[in-house]
Amino acid sequence: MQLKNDLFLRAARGEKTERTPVWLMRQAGRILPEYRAVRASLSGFKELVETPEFAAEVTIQPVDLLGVDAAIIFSDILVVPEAMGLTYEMVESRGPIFPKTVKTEKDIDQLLVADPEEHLGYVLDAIKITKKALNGRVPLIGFAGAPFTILAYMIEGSGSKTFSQARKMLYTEPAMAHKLLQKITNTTIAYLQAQVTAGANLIQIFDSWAGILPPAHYQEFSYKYIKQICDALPDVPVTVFAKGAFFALEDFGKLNCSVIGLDWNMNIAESRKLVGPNKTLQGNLDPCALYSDFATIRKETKKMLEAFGPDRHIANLGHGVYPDTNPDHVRCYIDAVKEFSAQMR
Ligand SMILES: Cc1c2[nH]c(c1CCC(=O)O)Cc1[nH]c(c(CCC(=O)O)c1C)Cc1[nH]c(c(CCC(=O)O)c1C)Cc1[nH]c(c(C)c1CCC(=O)O)C2
Repeated sequence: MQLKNDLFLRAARGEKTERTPVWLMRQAGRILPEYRAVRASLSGFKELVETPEFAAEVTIQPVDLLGVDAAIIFSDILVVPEAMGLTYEMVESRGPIFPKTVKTEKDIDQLLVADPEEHLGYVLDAIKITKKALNGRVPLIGFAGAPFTILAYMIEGSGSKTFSQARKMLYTEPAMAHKLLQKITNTTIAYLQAQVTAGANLIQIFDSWAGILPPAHYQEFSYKYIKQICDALPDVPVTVFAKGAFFALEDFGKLNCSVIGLDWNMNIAESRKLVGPNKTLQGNLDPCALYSDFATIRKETKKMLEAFGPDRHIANLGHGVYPDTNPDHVRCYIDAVKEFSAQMR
């Protein structure tokens, strides 16, 4: 179907646009009262993720309520370890917990390379329902976690400041780590290809814990697998967002992908030099800037847009929007991107 608003896809491909497209990581979620209302009517986060009609509804809310230029399918990166055999629980105000973790080689052998239709059909159904309901208004982003970030949760069993158990494995059991990473990668490739078949217009890979690795480990245990994923998705634009991996930007410039996400620590001009001219950059306002008053949000937004320039940029935050952000401040950011970026042309 012909998209009515294809700014985001055109910018991803490096084409000129009338203004800079904008969306927010974690836009489908806790900042909107309308999301919390749907969530409160259900038993919890997992029921929402696993019920395609509800997942589609909250995916579309930010398009209607915030005016973003793309929707991102409501799901979680943790559905992949679950499909492979490690179920997760989402504990209110604590985050995810895995009752069973990976400790031995036998644990890895017992994990499945999941079949997307059989084990993740609810996400594919949510994508199909969302596409129909969006009716071409904006493109739909599919996503998965990068293999290293998924490994980190599988080993650690929860979030962590240091992920020291996961990092320890890279030193003490590197062959085991590679075996697990390859299994996660194989599952992720099949899953992302199925998302594209179901209707996702672009794929984003979230390497949320990239920044905890030393550069050499990043090359060996993360980049290598992200490269396999990019190479397996030749027909769709791919965004790689590796939080904290400033040391890998030059290598990201060589990936077979269209967009590189920047977090708010990354210097925009230096990142452009490292990545090179052939990728679109996405980001990177500090999510905390949205706690300030409207005048400050507008000023910071203008500064960010000027640093990126009008071409090959998709506006976003430097990480997911924080849950206690006032939606009116999010709208101020989105409107400011639209206004200033049109004037810059
Ligand atoms: C690391 C990570 C996870 N999940 C995700 C990442 C990568 C992005 C990032 O780095 O922020 C990705 C994710 N999680 C969610 C989305 C939905 C789409 C979107 O709006 O971007 C996406 C893209 C929904 C969610 N995933 C989660 C919520 C909040 C739970 C709720 O509504 O009760 C939502 C809306 C829960 C979740 N899920 C995860 C954690 C650590 C938590 C708890 C902390 C938190 O709330 O952020 C794992």
